[in-house]
Amino acid sequence: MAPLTSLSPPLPHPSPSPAKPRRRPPPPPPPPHFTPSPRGPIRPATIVSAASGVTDGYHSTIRSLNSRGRHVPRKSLGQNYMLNSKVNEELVAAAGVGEGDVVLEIGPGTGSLTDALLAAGATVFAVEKIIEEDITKFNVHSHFLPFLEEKSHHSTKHAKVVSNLPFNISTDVVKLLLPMGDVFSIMVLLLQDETALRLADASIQTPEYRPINVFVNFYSEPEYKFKVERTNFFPQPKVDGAVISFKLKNAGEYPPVGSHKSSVSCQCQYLCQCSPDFLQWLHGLQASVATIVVVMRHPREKISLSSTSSPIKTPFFLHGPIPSVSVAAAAPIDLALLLLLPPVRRERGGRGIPSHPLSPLCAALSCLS
Ligand SMILES: C[S@@+](CC[C@H](N)C(=O)[O-])C[C@H]1O[C@@H](n2cnc3c(N)ncnc32)[C@H](O)[C@@H]1O
Repeated sequence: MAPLTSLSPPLPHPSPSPAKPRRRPPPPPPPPHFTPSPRGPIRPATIVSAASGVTDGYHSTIRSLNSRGRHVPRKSLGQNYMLNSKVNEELVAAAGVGEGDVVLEIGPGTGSLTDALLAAGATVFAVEKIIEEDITKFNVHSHFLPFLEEKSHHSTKHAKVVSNLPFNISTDVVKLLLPMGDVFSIMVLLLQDETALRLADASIQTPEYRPINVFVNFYSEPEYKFKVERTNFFPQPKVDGAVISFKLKNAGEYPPVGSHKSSVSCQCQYLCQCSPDFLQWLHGLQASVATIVVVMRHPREKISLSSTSSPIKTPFFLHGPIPSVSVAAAAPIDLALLLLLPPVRRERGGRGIPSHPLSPLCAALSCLS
């Protein structure tokens, strides 16, 4: 792993010599400004105006890439480099990075964002795939914590995560780092706009609400910040980007979530409604379900449930708020809702589980199947 304390980010290795010489993509035109997203119910908290440092970031990134001979950005690694230094500065500002902060940067690439972090006074710990470091296999506690403890000047000893992330690993990174409120206080990511909008959506009333939203809202407070147009990247991706921040909750801020093979207790704040045909729907589902833990709702008391291989007979449910549900789980636990399912036959074009008006619960079932 690569702790960086000076302006010397890791550089991409030249690609291995291909059979036919690859042509380097022509340098792109300087990027225009990036703008807030016009989409969805989420409004950007910050609107970034005209970029004074556009040409600086543009020229230094192109120079850096050109200096690497035949380096051709690799699509499989999401190597869409940032050309606009103003975007980097806004990423740093969104995370509130300042003197003495310790930052985990994922994918420093040419180092343009690293420069901005260092300029803000941070100590940066970078993880870059092209020098054999893969964030999805990264062990934060054994590799990063000792570094944080050594470098942190704050008594709280919380680090920050800032990254212009390869779009294809964004969900993996979110799943890996969000439950680490004991290590990180905030995570600010530049992601695909579509993904950022989806992750920041906190409303279970929308059809877009997915299991990942349950996860994100359980462990953090997400906020869509601003849109970054695709023209700010080189090579230019087919989609726009956006910056999203996740304020991580400390473990004390959410109900205890047991790790593997344990009992857990969790707030059912995301299961807020139930329709009369839900039970019927669930019975229909059992034909293809070997093991299922059902989270039930009850107005007054905690309900203990366990996994069962027999069809569910327990009638359930309810109206009104549920204080909590505890579940005894016999299998690894991924999520607060703890619904365990074997693979369910996927319908063509479907999500594996028939849709139902109780969409958050359906989503959770789908997530854990
Ligand atoms: C979108 S580029 C960002 C580069 C640079 N930070 C910038 O803003 O221009 C993503 C970077 O992440 C690196 N990367 C891709 N997959 C990775 C992984 N699994 N772990 C760590 N880094 C990865 C790529 O090599 C690339 O340098």
